[in-house]
Amino acid sequence: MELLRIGVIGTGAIGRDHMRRITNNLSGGVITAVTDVNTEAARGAVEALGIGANIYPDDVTLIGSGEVDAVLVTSWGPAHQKSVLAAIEAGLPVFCEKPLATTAEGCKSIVDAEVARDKRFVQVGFMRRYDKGYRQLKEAIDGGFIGEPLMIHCAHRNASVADSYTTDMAITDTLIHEIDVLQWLIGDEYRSAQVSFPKKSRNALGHLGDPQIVMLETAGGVIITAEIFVNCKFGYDIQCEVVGEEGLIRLPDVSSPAFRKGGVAGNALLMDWKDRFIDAYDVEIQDFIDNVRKNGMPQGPTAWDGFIAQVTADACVRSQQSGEREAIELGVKPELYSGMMQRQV
Ligand SMILES: NC(=O)c1ccc[n+]([C@@H]2O[C@H](COP(=O)([O-])OP(=O)(O)OC[C@H]3O[C@@H](n4cnc5c(N)ncnc54)[C@H](O)[C@@H]3O)[C@@H](O)[C@H]2O)c1
Ligand SMILES: O[C@H]1[C@H](O)[C@@H](O)[C@H](O)[C@@H](O)[C@H]1O
Repeated sequence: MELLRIGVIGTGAIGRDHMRRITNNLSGGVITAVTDVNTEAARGAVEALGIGANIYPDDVTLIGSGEVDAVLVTSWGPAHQKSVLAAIEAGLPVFCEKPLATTAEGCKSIVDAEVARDKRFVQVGFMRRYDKGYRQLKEAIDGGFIGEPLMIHCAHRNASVADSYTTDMAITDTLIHEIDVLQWLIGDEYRSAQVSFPKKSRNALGHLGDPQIVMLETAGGVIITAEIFVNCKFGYDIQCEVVGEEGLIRLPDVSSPAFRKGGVAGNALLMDWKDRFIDAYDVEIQDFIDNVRKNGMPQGPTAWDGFIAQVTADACVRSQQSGEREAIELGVKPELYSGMMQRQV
């Protein structure tokens, strides 16, 4: 196949980042079309890269232009569902950043659209499955290295967040990555969620509950505790430790040179999420391009995974308000997605 012609819907932070990697780092794809509700942002993104992509007034026109073989949806979360459904309707493979949609019903409508066509079109941007460290954990767990997993302790810390960040976003924007990657890691399904609020940090704005502790329980009885702390100040810090019957295994920290200076010995920490998973983003987008070119459809995290994440996030947000343990019910997994846990990354 010729180069995969890609249209980008949403040219903000991550949209531009993916455009840069497709143009400069990856192979097999070319950006031929872009759109953004802010036309200047779209123009700026194209000019900054010096590429010849055409700028379209909206997602539907871009999708119907005949200039694209696949679509990247990197707009704001609330706009994802409409663009993804339009791409499926047009028969185009689509990579969609998280969240797939901002409601479980929205995610389900995308699942239903794929099931109706009996074909996968969608890959959701859960890039941690492509991270080397998480893959090493999965390989060890699948190989029985720590025996049956019993507990997982993790932390997702951001140095700071924008003023617009709200308490529910700790779940829908931040924990969503753990929600996806942990069920993939241990091959289990969530059954319940409960959220608690420890003493509030003085560094969090008045409206924001920060930090938070989330407890997730799986069908197999594994208990997961996740600390979400988005004003931790000291850096961007992702921790994950899986405790099994025979041992435990921990996600490696990103390596950085050890230093000794001014009476201190240490290692510098990353401050920005963009740097922490930079290699994983490269691998996930390359995987999307390669599978679409080879098989006409993606193989990465599915629309059903996007649905699982949203249903689980909804239960966590309910628990933020009720303080209670909230049930997670997914219903029956459609045949289209069965057996994918083993095949996909
Ligand atoms: N996988 C990850 O680690 C990761 C990291 C960052 C962001 N994200 C996700 O990516 C998405 C974008 O995040 P961001 O940080 O780039 O946000 P951003 O605000 O920087 O960019 C969003 C862009 O989308 C545009 N937009 C909004 N509605 C649109 C529409 N209907 N059509 C076309 N363009 C539209 C905006 O004008 C803006 O330029 C979010 O859903 C976010 O959760 C994922
Ligand atoms: O959109 C970002 C991104 O998903 C990061 O990976 C996460 O750490 C941030 O909390 C979130 O705001």
